[in-house]
Amino acid sequence: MVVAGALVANGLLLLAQRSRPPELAGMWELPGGKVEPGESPEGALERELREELGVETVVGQQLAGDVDLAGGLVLRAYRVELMSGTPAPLDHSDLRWVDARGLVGADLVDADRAWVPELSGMLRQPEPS
Ligand SMILES: Nc1nc2c([nH]c(=O)n2[C@H]2C[C@H](O)[C@@H](COP(=O)(O)OP(=O)(O)OP(=O)(O)O)O2)c(=O)[nH]1
Repeated sequence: MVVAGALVANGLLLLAQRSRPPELAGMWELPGGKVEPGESPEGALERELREELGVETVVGQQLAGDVDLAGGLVLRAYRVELMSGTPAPLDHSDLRWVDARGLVGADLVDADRAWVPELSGMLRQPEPS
């Protein structure tokens, strides 16, 4: 299983830009990674976010719908609360905080697209013009 975190603060969602593999490099994802043997999904996500972003988090509710990845892996996303630290791109090319419009316009990895409607609803909406 692969676990990914939706970190929302002040109506903005943290997206991380993949640096590898070549076919995914440059695309944006929810930070996370593979669950190791003996770990719970929540424990794995807290470890991954500590390693990749340098932050302490508490994992909350699952987003709706697990996603099947190539190779038989399953991708699951959770809401995540930031407890301490400021996210830094320790394992990614870049980080970006997006509102609903930024999320819809982001070059997301395909597997994460199903969560866009649910995530958009948690985010700041663009000002009417
Ligand atoms: N972390 C993460 N991986 C995703 C997402 N969407 C998606 O298809 N993936 C895929 C890309 C990778 O094939 C796999 C996770 O790999 P990873 O590289 O993030 O995990 P990791 O740090 O534990 O793995 P590794 O590179 O050390 O082997 O899941 C997502 O939103 N977040």
